[in-house]
Amino acid sequence: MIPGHLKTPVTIVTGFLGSGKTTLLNNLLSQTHDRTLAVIVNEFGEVSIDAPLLDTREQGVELHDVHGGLLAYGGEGDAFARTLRALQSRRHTFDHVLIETSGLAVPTAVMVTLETPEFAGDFALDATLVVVDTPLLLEGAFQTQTDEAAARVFDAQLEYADVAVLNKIDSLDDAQLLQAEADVRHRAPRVRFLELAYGARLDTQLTLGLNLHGSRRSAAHQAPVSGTPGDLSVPLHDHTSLDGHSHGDLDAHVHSLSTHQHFHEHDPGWQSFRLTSDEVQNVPELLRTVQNVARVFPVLRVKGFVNGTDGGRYALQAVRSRVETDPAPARAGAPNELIFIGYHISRKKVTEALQKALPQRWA
Ligand SMILES: Nc1nc2c(ncn2[C@@H]2O[C@H](COP(=O)(O)OP(=O)(O)OP(=O)(O)O)[C@@H](O)[C@H]2O)c(=O)[nH]1
Repeated sequence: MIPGHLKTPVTIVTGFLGSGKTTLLNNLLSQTHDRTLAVIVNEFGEVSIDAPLLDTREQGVELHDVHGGLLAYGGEGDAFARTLRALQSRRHTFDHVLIETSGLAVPTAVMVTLETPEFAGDFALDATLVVVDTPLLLEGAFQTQTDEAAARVFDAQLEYADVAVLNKIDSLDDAQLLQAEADVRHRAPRVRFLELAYGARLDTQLTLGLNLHGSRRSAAHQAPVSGTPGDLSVPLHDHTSLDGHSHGDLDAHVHSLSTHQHFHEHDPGWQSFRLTSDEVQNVPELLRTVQNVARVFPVLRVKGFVNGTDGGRYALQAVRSRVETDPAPARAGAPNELIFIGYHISRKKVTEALQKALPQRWA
């Protein structure tokens, strides 16, 4: 490294399928007019849905879509290293790199890549955030007894996070928030800060430039801030006593990082497939059908775009059986497409269920 050479900060945003990573990033991008950002998005599955969902019309945002697998060492991971290499050669053109990992990835692959001699002189991990679907956490959806595969991924993501972001908390009361905090603390004592995100909104001050892996702690986190629902985002407590999770701590992790390997990423039980239809859809009927599919089959996430009978195009999102649609930009000739993600899900059975419930053909 050249003396005085400033490293470009990198923030990793991780979190289980559907926890709100893309929504949180979109909200961040709308607030970051004072800096230019390079955003890298990685998805589990054959097709990228997150990239079109990210609003990159904001000035000063460039998007890089590393799709077709998970960020991992070697193999698929090369795509990430390639992207980072391309950014490295012109890193003076942006201020910060934001990486959204897939909902089934842990941040270790990215952390290790950043630590390699090729990148360590130019990029510095700023912080790793894990976005938590708080209602699902409180429902016990990440308990080993309830769903071992989901619990494994969830705990591995928490293990390497600096900041846990409790999301989807709009309708939760203080007792529930404290219960969620206690659960996260219990599972991940090394998490340094807990922040509350109302409607997937976090103040950039509490998100970017935290320098949790550098020599200096962020001023934003120096003083305790009491958490009052209604604030945009605040740490529930100041966790200075847990100061061990610094850059040095990553070093301490390294032996476990390399042995940890991304066991769940290679767990063939996690599967995804894409179904398409050429016909316009009765959107409410499709919503009900997707909801039933998610109740009957082990489908944890559905996302995609559909064309409604009213001529509109919609983004369809399901996290387990909670399904919603939002208007999406029109795209002439674009098909209806839905990505289904789950543990040991059967493409055949899901397709049959759609065929049975809907007059439109899905395949
Ligand atoms: N009620 C509520 N819904 C939210 C919140 N944040 C996200 N959502 C919804 O949750 C769904 C999933 O949000 P995304 O931001 O796409 O989640 P993600 O983590 O990027 O999903 P994957 O990349 O598939 O893992 C969408 O329907 C969002 O509108 C929130 O704070 N409150």
